[in-house]
Amino acid sequence: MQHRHSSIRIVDNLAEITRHHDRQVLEKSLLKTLNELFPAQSLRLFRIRRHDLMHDISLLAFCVNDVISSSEQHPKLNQEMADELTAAMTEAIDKEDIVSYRPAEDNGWNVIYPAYDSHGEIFASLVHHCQELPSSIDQRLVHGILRVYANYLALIDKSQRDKLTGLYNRETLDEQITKILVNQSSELNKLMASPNDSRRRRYAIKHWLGVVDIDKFKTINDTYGHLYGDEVIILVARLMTSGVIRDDDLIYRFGGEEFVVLLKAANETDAMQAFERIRRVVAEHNFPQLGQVTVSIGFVEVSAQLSPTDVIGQADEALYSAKNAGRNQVQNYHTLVAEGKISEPKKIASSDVELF
Ligand SMILES: Nc1nc2c(ncn2[C@@H]2O[C@H](COP(=O)(O)OP(=O)(O)OP(=O)(O)O)[C@@H](O)[C@H]2O)c(=O)[nH]1
Repeated sequence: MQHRHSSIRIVDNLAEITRHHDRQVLEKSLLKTLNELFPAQSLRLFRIRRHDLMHDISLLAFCVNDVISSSEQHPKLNQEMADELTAAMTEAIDKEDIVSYRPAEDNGWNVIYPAYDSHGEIFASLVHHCQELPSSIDQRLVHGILRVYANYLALIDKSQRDKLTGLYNRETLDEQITKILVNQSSELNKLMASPNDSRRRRYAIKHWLGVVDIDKFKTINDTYGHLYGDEVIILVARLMTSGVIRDDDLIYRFGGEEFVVLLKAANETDAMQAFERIRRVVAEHNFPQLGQVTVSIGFVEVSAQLSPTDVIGQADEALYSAKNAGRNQVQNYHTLVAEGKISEPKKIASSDVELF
């Protein structure tokens, strides 16, 4: 009977994990489930990216004393603990197996579970800190739940990606912009309430949206055929993701030969430089048969006062201007407005809004 109860609890928890489609919610739900099944002093989920022979490790979410949080609020580990953890994590990744050790700071245990994606690539690692070493059956259970999480994440990822380029698809873009806008509104409120300077700096990072469009693409299609056109789209996508933007910046395939880039930058100059890098990496590439292919880019700051459609619309206006000015260039919507080249959007007075 006892056995059946715990099985039901596990199935219920798995159903709860797979109820969410949002990565961050999913991460927190995974920790909540594991914490409920195996009460721990702490659970930490790390993202792992392989760069050549090195592993880039960053915290995604953690759970301490039943409280689950995202990475920003995480207290920093001291250097000795961080080194110890990194060494053990590397061992688990290399062995492709669970690794446990006694951390120097107390007499408990750290158990490390590596997680692999559908291509067998390491993508995450769970660190379970507990007083007593879990039995091998419990370790297998945690590992099994982590695999369900990895498989489910792979499914979500597939549904969010464009088949031709592997970039995020248009459907996920609106969600992402809405998320940024919602976060911005709440951050703005916190900022207003806080006279603290370091806090102000933390919220100072801005988001920028750029629409990137391949120039004269119709000619490429007409001259070399649609299939070759597709190859060019794939190559441009690859160039844009090949280290010209930061890891946490996002690229979407927006339409045929159009892409959207969402990136973080402190100010207009930094954003302009990032979009310029994208423009340059494409213009400097030697495309088979064609030689040079160029892109035009229009960008705008993602501001809490706008809707996702307005943000994309403004970047699109700047793109239109870049095309008209001769292509192979980057234009900033706000600069164009300031220079009078684009008229500022009309503010709708509340008396103009008809309510049915
Ligand atoms: N190969 C390929 N072509 C596509 C795809 N989607 C759209 N297209 C083609 O892309 C071309 C886009 O051309 P236009 O938007 O007219 O503009 P352009 O020739 O790129 O010129 P500018 O944007 O003004 O520099 C059209 O001929 C579409 O048929 C796709 O997925 N694959």
